[in-house]
Amino acid sequence: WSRAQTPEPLAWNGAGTTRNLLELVLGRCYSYTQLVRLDLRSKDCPKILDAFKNAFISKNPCNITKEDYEPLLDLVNQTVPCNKSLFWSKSKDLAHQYTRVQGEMFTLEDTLLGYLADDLTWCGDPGSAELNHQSCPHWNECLSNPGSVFWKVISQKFAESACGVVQVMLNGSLSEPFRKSSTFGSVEVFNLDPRKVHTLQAWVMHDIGGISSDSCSSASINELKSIVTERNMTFTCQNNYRPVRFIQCVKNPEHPSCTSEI
Ligand SMILES: Nc1nc2c(c(=O)[nH]1)N1CN2[C@@H]2O[C@H](COP(=O)(O)OP(=O)(O)OC[C@H]3O[C@@H]1[C@H](O)[C@@H]3O)[C@@H](O)[C@H]2O
Repeated sequence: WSRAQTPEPLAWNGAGTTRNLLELVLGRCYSYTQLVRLDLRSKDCPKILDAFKNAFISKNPCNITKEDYEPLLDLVNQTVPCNKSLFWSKSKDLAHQYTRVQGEMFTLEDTLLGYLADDLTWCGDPGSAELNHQSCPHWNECLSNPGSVFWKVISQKFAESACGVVQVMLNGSLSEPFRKSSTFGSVEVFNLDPRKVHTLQAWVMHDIGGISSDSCSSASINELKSIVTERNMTFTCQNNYRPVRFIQCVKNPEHPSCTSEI
């Protein structure tokens, strides 16, 4: 077969579009704007759903661009209060457990766009107005797939709009709590605006019962420190930030590190 004759791949390696995707996104939009963050209650959810759909429907799911999502971002355009942004890397569950209890801080999922899309999968097909429920490109097939581009675009916007003191939760139980290849390390830390953000506070959390080392002085964290200071922001680091430690200990109340040191 010549390339021109090779049929479009009928199947991708990744999971297909989440069932009832559009109903889920619309329902989450109403929940968020009417129950969770009343300051966004004027947002037009059917319009937001349309802008979300038009970003990828009938388009090649390996050729999605940032511009495809611009109409959606312009429609939502949410800002987070200063000193209230929480970034994370390899610590998604703990970060969300913390913001659910703490209430005032925002991870990306605590903003409307992150809330709409968390844990969902979506893609379309060129020449069809349908969602592809059979399969979608896995990120190792192509990086310009609808989900990867979405998270990269909104992660960048989330970082650009941060101000004051921002926090990042990192996983001290990994050999490299900070990796430049992560979304935090490649997109977010480089899109913080030093004219608005004066300090990045890192919380390096170790699993309860895991080896508790001084990750703040590790090479990996020092790499993050040099990036932050080179960008004219102050870097601080805490191992096992106490309020988050309390949350980890809820599940391990009898563990020695949950009875004495905290
Ligand atoms: N459901 C969410 N997914 C993602 C968020 C996010 O906030 N919610 N992301 C990225 N992201 C997707 O998660 C993995 C990497 O995670 P993982 O390897 O654990 O960590 P990353 O630093 O790559 O990404 C987390 C960082 O970027 C935003 C969020 O505001 C955090 O500060 C990869 O597929 C990203 O596209």
